[in-house]
Amino acid sequence: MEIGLVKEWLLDVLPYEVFWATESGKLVYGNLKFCERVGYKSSELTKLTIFDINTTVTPESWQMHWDGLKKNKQDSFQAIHKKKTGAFYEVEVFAQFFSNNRKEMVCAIMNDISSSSFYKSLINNVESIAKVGGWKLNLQDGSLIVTKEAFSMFGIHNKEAFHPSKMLQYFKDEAGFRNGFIQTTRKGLPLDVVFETKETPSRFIRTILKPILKGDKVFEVIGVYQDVTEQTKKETKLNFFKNVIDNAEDLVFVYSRSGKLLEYSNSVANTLGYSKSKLNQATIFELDTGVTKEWWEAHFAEIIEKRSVQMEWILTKKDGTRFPVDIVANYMHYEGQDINCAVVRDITKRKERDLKLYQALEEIKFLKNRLEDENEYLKEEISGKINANNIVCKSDVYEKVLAQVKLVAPTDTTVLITGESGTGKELLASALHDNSLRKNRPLIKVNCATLPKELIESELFGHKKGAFTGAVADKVGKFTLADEGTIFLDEIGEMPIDLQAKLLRVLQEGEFDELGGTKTIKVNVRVIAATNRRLEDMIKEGSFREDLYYRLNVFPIYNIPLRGRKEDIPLLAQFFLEKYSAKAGKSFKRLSKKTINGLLAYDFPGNIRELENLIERAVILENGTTLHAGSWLPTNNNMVNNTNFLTFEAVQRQHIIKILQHTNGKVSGRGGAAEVLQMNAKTLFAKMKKLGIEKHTTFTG
Ligand SMILES: Nc1ncnc2c1ncn2[C@@H]1O[C@H](COP(=O)(O)OP(=O)(O)OP(=O)(O)O)[C@@H](O)[C@H]1O
Repeated sequence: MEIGLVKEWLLDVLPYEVFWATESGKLVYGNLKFCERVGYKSSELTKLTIFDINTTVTPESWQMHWDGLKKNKQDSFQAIHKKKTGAFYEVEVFAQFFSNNRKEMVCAIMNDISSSSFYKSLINNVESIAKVGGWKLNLQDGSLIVTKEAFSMFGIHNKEAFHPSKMLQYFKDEAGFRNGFIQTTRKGLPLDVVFETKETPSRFIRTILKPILKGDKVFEVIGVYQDVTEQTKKETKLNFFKNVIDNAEDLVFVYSRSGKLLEYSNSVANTLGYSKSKLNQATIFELDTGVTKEWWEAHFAEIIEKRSVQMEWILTKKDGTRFPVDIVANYMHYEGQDINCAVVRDITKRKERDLKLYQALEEIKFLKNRLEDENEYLKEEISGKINANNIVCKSDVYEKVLAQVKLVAPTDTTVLITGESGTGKELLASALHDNSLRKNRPLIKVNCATLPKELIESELFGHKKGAFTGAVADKVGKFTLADEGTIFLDEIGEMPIDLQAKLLRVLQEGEFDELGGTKTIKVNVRVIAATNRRLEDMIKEGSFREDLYYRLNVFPIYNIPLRGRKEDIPLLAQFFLEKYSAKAGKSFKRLSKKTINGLLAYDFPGNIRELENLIERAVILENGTTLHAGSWLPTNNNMVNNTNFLTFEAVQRQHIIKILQHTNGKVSGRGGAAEVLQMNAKTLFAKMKKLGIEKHTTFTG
C-alpha cells in the first residue's frame, strides 16, 4: 500500500472528523466521517468553503484565524457546524497549520461533543437550576459559544443577538454594561456586576466577565449570566426594612446572650450620643451600668421562656442624661445563637402626660368630693318630707297648715281653704278627703269659675229632662255623685248669689230640689270649699251671702303663699326636678347652689304652680345632671318688666278692656262686651268688678 493511501485509510478509520481548508476558506479534503456527519459526498464537499460549514465565520474572522494559526501553528476551540440538512451540531476543534507541497493549509480535527449528551444534559440541568448561563467569546475569530440556559434566559435563539455588543440593549444601564465589557476586553479586568433588565417586571442579572489572556492580550472572554432577581428582591426588601428600622424613632438593640451589641438602629447612635465605632464594640454592661451579669442572665432566661417581655426602664445617654423608656424584648434564634432584639421607646412625653393626668384627676377628685359635700348639704337642707299626699313641706309655717289638715280631715266638718292662686289649695282638699273616712268614696271637684253661671245649678244639682231649653235628658248633679263622699267647690267666690241659698240648704239640711223635678234629694256630702278672693269683702259688696260664708268657714285653713315659706322652695324645686326629669327622659339629679339661691331670691307671684312650671321649662331647656341657673330663671325685676309673666288675671283684664274699647264701653245687650265674649252680662260685670274695671271708665281710645 502506498504511503498516501495508508494516510487516507488512517484518516478514514480514526474516530475523528477531519477536513482541510485553504487560506481562502475552500475545503480541499474531508474524511469519510466528516462527509457522513455534514451529509455531503466527498465530491460535493470539495466545492464548499468553511463559511458553508461554520456560519459564524466571516471572511475577516477566517483571515484572523488563519493568521493566528500560521503564527502559532495550532489552536483548539469549540464551534458549531452546519449539516447539509441545515441542522447544527457542536464540535471541539483541534486546528493544525501545515504546508503540503508548498501549499498552506489548515487541518481541522473535530470531536463531536454534542454526542456526549450525558454531560451535556447534566450541565444544562445544573445551569437551569442555578439560573446560570455561560458563553465564551473568541476575540480573534469572533466565534461565540453559548449555553442553552444562557439563550433561554434572554429568550434568544441565535448567536448574533447574543454578542455583548447586542446584549447591552437588554439592560437599563447600557453604558455600564458597555464599559464593563470594554474594560474586560481591553484592559483584561474581570467584571462582576448585577444589571437590571429593561423588562416589566424587571429582572436582575449578575454578569460575570472573565478575560482569558494569551501573553498580555485578551483573546477570549468567558461570560456568565445569572438570574439573581429573587435574591436581589429579598436584599432590597431587607434593605428597605433596615431603612425603616434605621429611620424609626424607636431604638432597636440586638444583643447576644453574652451581652454583646450585635446590631442597632441609627436612632441608637443618635439618641444615646455614642459613635458607631463605640457601639460596634459595646456590650449591654457598658451601655447600661445598671445591668448586672446575673440580671442579664435572668432576663435572657425569661425572654427565652416567654418569647417576648415588656417592661419600663430608665436609659442613660453618653452624657449621663437619663430618660424613661418602654422596652419590648423579643427572643430570636439566629445562626445558632440566642438573640435579644429589644425595641425601646422613649416615654418621657407619656410620663409627663401621665403626671398631668394624675394631677388633673386629683383635682377632679377634690372637686368631686367638694361637690358631693355640697350636695350632701343641699340634700340635708332640702330634705324635708314628701308625705303620702305628695305634699312637699319643710317649713314650720306650712307644717302648721298640714297639722290643721291632719286634724280636721277625719271629721265631716266643712272646710274653707283660702289663699292665693297656685298655693296648693286643691292639693289640700285632696289630702283632706284622702285622710277622711270617706276616702273610698269619690272626691268630686267643681270649679265654679270655669262654669257658665247658668249651668252651675244644673251641674251641681242635676236636672230633669225638659227642665230648661237644652235639657234634652236627665242629668245627675255633682252633689248626687258625691253622696257619701266629698265635694270640692273651687273658686266658691264665683258662685252666683242666687244659687248660694240652695248651696246653704244642702250644707245645713243635706237636701236640695232637683231642677225641673218634683223630688227633694237627700245627700250626705262633705263640703270643702276654696277661694282666692276675700269673701268678707264680697259680703260687704253684697255678692256673697254672709250666712253661707259662716257655714263654710267652720274650719278655715289659710294656705300660705310660697314667698311666705321660702324654706320649702329648694325641696319643692328638687321634687319637681325629679318629676319632670323622669317625664322628659333627662338625667337631672340636683340643683346647683346658684340655682337654689336664684329661686330663693324670687317672689313667685304665681306660687307653687309657677315654680312647677318654671322647673318643667328648665328641664326641657337644659341638660346634664345638675340644673344650673340659666336664662329661664326669673328675677323680681324682669317679673315686673316682662309681659311674658303677666298673671292670668292681668291677661283677662287686658282682654276685657280691649273689647270694651271696641264696644264703646257697652257691657250688656246687643253689641255689648258680654255678647262678644259669649258670656252672661252679670258674670262679666262680676268679673269686671273683681278685676277692678269700673263701669264709668271711658273706653273710647
Ligand atoms: N306642698 C306642695 N307639694 C307639692 N306640690 C304642690 C304643693 N303645693 C302645690 N303643689 C302643686 O302646685 C300646683 C298648684 O297647686 P293647686 O292646683 O293645688 O293650687 P291652687 O291653690 O288650688 O290653685 P288655684 O287657686 O289656681 O286653683 C299643683 O300641681 C300642685 O300639685
